[in-house]
Amino acid sequence: MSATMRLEARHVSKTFGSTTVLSDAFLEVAPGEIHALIGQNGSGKSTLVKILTGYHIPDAGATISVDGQDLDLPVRWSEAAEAGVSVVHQDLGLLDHLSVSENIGIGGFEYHRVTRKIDWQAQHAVARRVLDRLDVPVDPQAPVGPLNAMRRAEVAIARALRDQRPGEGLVILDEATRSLPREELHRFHELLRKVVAGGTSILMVSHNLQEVLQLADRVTVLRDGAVAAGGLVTAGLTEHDLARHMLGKTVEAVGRSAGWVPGSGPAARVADLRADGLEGLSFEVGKGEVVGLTGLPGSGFEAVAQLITGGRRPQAGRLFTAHGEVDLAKADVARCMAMGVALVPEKRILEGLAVELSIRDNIAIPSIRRRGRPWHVARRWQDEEARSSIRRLGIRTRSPHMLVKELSGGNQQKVLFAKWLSVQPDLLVLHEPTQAVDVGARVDILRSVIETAGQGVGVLLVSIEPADLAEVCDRILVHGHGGALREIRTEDPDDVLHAIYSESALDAGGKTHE
Ligand SMILES: Nc1ncnc2c1ncn2[C@@H]1O[C@H](COP(=O)(O)OP(=O)(O)OP(=O)(O)O)[C@@H](O)[C@H]1O
Repeated sequence: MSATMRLEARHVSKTFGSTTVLSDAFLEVAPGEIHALIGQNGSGKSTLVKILTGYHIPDAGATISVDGQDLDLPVRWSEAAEAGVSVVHQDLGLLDHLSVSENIGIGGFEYHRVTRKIDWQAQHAVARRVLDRLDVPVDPQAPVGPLNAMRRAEVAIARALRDQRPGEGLVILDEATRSLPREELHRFHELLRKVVAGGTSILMVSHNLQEVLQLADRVTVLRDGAVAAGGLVTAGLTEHDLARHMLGKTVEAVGRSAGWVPGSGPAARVADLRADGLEGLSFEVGKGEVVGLTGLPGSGFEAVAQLITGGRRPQAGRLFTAHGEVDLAKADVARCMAMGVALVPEKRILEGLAVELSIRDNIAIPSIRRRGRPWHVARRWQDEEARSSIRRLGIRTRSPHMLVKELSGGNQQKVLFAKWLSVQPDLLVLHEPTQAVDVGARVDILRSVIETAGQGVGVLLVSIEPADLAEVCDRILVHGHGGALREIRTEDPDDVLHAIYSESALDAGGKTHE
């Protein structure tokens, strides 16, 4: 390892108002290494990255250098970029209506020397050069909109490398692999290995400990805003080791539900649901039962969460609960809520939370609607509900009055979950509830799923996480290519993976019981 670090950050602290969220943190990334930055939700990862990229101003005393050259603080993005730092965000930041070449050019277009207009020929050449360097077989003039997840990720990486000379620079990946289907991950990992093989460095922020161990050379762990382990070599470490550093304790198992009692009756029944990729799905969720719904990513089952809760209209489908029957092809969210059906959607900010409001107000919103006019809802009830949710789900916050936008991403996910738990619906539909949450929060959320079911609520868990499904579901419905549902009962994640990918699941002509 070279003595001069690609990135060296020391004594980095950050205080918001009276709260210190980062305390004397440090980070060293060597040339040509993949370095992971991990930590619980709210541990300070994003804050540290935002200081490195100039979004946040650090408290006095910090130093940040790239290749031995100190950057002026606060960091100016242009100076960091000049030094070779680039970022790929979780959503990849691509504009669908523009071409590959235009997307690669954003933030650094080539201008014609005389006309001062964008020099498209030069622009395509720049795009072509960086795509070739990465062996990405995509036409620079192709529109980005129709590209699949893997190609999009490749274009985002190409943009990050656009201005870097081979062998130099640092690419920060902020949960950038989250949008990639599992079967594509290894190809993306190969691409990243190719990037670092030439000497460029990668700093990856990730919650996926398995991925961190597979990919990263070293890892820095943040806990409560301080470095719990700095630059640990990953070779020989296990996921448990990483989790222990993150939480300061070992992770407990989720534990199984007290058991759904067969014969307690259905909480909800869906009949003949038809939409793209779904050719007449019918299934039932019992009272107190946790049912998983999974399948090959992109096979259409993911839409079920929205289709049965009024978020999207199917071509056909009927929903039955104790409150009656509804034609899903004509229903909206309000109608489905009146049927006692609630959804915790996948994309928390856009679809589920009022980020300008406090934690307490967000948790109270659905109950306000249900119980009538806002002034009929006692403030005291809201406070108690919010405090109990904060305790139960381990939401890391100073108070229930903190605005949701000030919470870390994973803690926002927990607020969204708390909001719908407080309603006590007949059927609670959860779409990828543990996405972007840390290992401790995952256990908190899955335990709450079990507790909720224990109160008689039917839970439908729509997910591609085999471990989550195996850990909490009484039954798992696997959606095959033929559109049929195959039912399995297992506590082993490998069985779930096998069922998703096995030929029998793909060819299943009808419902099979194992
Ligand atoms: N603008 C802000 N005002 C007040 N507090 C903030 C602000 N931004 C972040 N925080 C607090 O800083 C702490 C660290 O947040 P940060 O987003 O860095 O965590 P994280 O490790 O990236 O979490 P996650 O994995 O959930 O994204 C959190 O407790 C958060 O509430």
